[in-house]
Amino acid sequence: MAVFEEIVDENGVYKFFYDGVWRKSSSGKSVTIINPTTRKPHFRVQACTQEEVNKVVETAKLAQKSWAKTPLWKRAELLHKAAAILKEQKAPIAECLVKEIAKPAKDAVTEVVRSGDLVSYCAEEGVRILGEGKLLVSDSFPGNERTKYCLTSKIPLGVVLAIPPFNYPVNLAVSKIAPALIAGNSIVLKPPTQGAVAALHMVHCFHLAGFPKGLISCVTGKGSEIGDFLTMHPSINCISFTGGDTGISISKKAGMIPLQMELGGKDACIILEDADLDLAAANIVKGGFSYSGQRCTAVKVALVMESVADTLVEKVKAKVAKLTVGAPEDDCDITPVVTESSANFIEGLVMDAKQKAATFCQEYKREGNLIWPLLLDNVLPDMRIAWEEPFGPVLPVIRINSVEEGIHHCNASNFGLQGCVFTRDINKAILISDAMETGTVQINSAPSRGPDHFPFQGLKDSGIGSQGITNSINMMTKIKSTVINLPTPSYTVG
Ligand SMILES: NC(=O)c1ccc[n+]([C@@H]2O[C@H](COP(=O)([O-])OP(=O)(O)OC[C@H]3O[C@@H](n4cnc5c(N)ncnc54)[C@H](O)[C@@H]3O)[C@@H](O)[C@H]2O)c1
Repeated sequence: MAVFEEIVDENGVYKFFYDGVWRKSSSGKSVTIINPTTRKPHFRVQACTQEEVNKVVETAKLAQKSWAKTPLWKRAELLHKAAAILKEQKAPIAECLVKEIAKPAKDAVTEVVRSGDLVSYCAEEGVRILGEGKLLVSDSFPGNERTKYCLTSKIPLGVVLAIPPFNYPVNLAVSKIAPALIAGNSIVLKPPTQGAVAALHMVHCFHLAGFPKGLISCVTGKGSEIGDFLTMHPSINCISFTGGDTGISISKKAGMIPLQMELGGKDACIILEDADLDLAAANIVKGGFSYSGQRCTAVKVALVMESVADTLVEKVKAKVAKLTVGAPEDDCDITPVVTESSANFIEGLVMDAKQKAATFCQEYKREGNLIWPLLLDNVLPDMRIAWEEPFGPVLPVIRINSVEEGIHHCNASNFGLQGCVFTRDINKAILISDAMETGTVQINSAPSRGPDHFPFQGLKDSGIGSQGITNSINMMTKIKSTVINLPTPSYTVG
């Protein structure tokens, strides 16, 4: 497409972006992106060098200084422009998502539109919350007269490094980029390999909106070559990361800078005896199998009261049988998982459950990266699938005999992202919500991130900090105080 002509070189390798220009890496090397459906090379991106990362970060540092002095309304105006272009270009970007990460065609379009909406909302929220500060007076603290007026405002951090995961490479990139920019920071984006080309298209939309040179950069390459170099770079002032355990090692290595970490989950769904079982079954299937289970907030274990387990399992089975399985281009419900190694990992969990005698509600079936949806009943705590995140279309059911047993399983996990409970008794639901050690509990609905302005956070190994538009903007700022000192208390006149 003509709009995106300049982002690709004459050999069909996608360029990286900094200082307002699309460039080829001096490495002369590229990283290949395999289409999960065909398992054949589909795209190539630049393998950037450490010297290039240095240049990118230093340019971002310079650009941030003048961006911080750009009026807030102008920053918002540019974000609104970028959001509009992103939505206009939803078709080519969605097409990349289909080819790179096998996202079903309709969901791919939804991701881009949702991203545009997020950017606009962020611009609006930014002008409100960054335009306000606080006034404190000294005489509220013992021993003080009213001689000091403290004005607090929010100032940017500097250069924000954004690292999104493969499953939402556009949405989870803009959820970092937009708050960073509205708050006056510059951005260095390191997209995931699978999803990099969609992310590069998205960055071009920001470029077309007219942001100043150097403010937004995007480097691509092997995590092993530039990952640590980027996350430990002394000129990076904040890291916003979404992904798996990599985030734990980044947190240990990063310097004294604010971190926003959105990591893995093992979201539990507790189903009580009085639950609306049709509602629960519909949510378990949607929550467990949308995008083939490759969602941080997928239902990853169902904890069902024994007395309703047979009925619920039958209802879930009936719905699983209706899921379509095939290519993302055909908008199937279940599409190939992102890589062959992912598929192998999922298969390992399935084989372990088989060996330990879980009940297979469907036959296990796999062709290449495509794994048919699988419900495993009578899963026991000694099975890996009871604890590990498959990130695939496999859902374990653990039968429980008390609410306490369900809460205990949920809280014994290293993860604490979200959880959900199905019951008609709101009092019980609140008690369970309080007892579950997770960042969010959904009552009578599957876990999910969003709407994007809701706070979203994980406890334990599921993350550091809280995101959601308002929280992300606040997280990407620092408080600055200016104190006006008066020679006499201000209430002595008159
Ligand atoms: N909590 C959330 O909001 C949330 C949302 C989506 C996905 N996730 C989690 O993400 C995981 C799946 O995504 P993934 O497979 O892309 O995760 P991942 O941890 O493998 O990769 C995430 C990102 O880190 C990059 N990376 C890899 N090594 C790096 C290094 N040494 N330094 C810097 N960056 C490096 C990758 O290229 C990618 O961009 C799952 O565990 C899922 O639960 C969490």
